[in-house]
Amino acid sequence: MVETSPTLPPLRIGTRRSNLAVVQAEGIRDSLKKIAPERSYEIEAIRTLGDRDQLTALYDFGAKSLWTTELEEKLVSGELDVIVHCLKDMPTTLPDTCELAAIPPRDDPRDALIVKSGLPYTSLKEFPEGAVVGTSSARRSAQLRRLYPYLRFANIRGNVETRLAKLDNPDSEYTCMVMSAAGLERVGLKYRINQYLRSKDGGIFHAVGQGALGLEIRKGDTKTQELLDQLADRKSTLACLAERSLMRTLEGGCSVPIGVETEWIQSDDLKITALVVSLDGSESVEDSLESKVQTVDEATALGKEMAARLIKAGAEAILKDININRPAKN
Ligand SMILES: NCc1[nH]cc(CCC(=O)O)c1CC(=O)O
Repeated sequence: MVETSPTLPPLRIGTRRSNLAVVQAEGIRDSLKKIAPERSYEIEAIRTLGDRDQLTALYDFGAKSLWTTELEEKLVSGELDVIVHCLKDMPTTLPDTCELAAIPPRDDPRDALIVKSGLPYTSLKEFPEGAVVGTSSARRSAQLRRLYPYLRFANIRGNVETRLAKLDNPDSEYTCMVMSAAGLERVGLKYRINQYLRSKDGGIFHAVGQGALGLEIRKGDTKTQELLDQLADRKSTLACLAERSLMRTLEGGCSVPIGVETEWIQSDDLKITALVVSLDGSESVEDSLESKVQTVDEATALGKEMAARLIKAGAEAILKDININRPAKN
């Protein structure tokens, strides 16, 4: 006999409206369909402040939660049940009414170099003096200035496809741009990557949480939490929580120059390496730390300890200087 159970309402999945964001939300929906095929799913894609304002340099937005506020309002009011975010766009402190429910398996966290089509270069070190790097990320430009002081930098905003079109436009000033490898891969543009950048090659530390998704729910929504638990990846979660704890302790917003790398050494030892760099690249502190991480508390403690070490090495002066020079925005 077929048991009749009350039909659950569709699970409403919210996301930003860019192609990348929608692809990510569809990926989560497809994974959920496999886990809970009896449920139905709806995706609602919303234009956020960060999507609407393409002119303000990212850096000038300050600490404002560019990509999350409108979505969180709908989550709290019950219009949405879960938001699929790029974890790196999620502030490290969420509103009291919301919580980070799960981090699925992380994709490639590295930054990637893309050269303007038709130019002969394939890596950063080949660029001539004055070559223009398109990026709106202070973390990226500061780190590149440190290593390649003869390069120039120009803002480039918009979604992945828009930025690529701006780069390739023969009339644009850009020689290359830097974007996240995961973002490019998800929208089928992996073939445009000319060089993967990491601390040991290209000299770039990625952003906190880069390459991972964050699934946000209403606080206390245990039903949705239980469903999303099945998508969570333990190692990705612990590594990302350590990175976010570092960022929270240093009180950096999403665009201050804090770079990080985390790596699992053996099965339960997490190594974290992090860097804070001044906007012009002239000053930087870098350190690394390794410890056993099996719980969320241990991951959080590792991030905090990493921050404490960077502060001891002079990070506070660099960050303070950046905050003083940041234009006031509300
Ligand atoms: N700040 C923009 C942003 N936020 C998340 C991604 C891509 C996905 C990710 O890196 O996690 C991107 C694009 C980029 O940085 O190139």
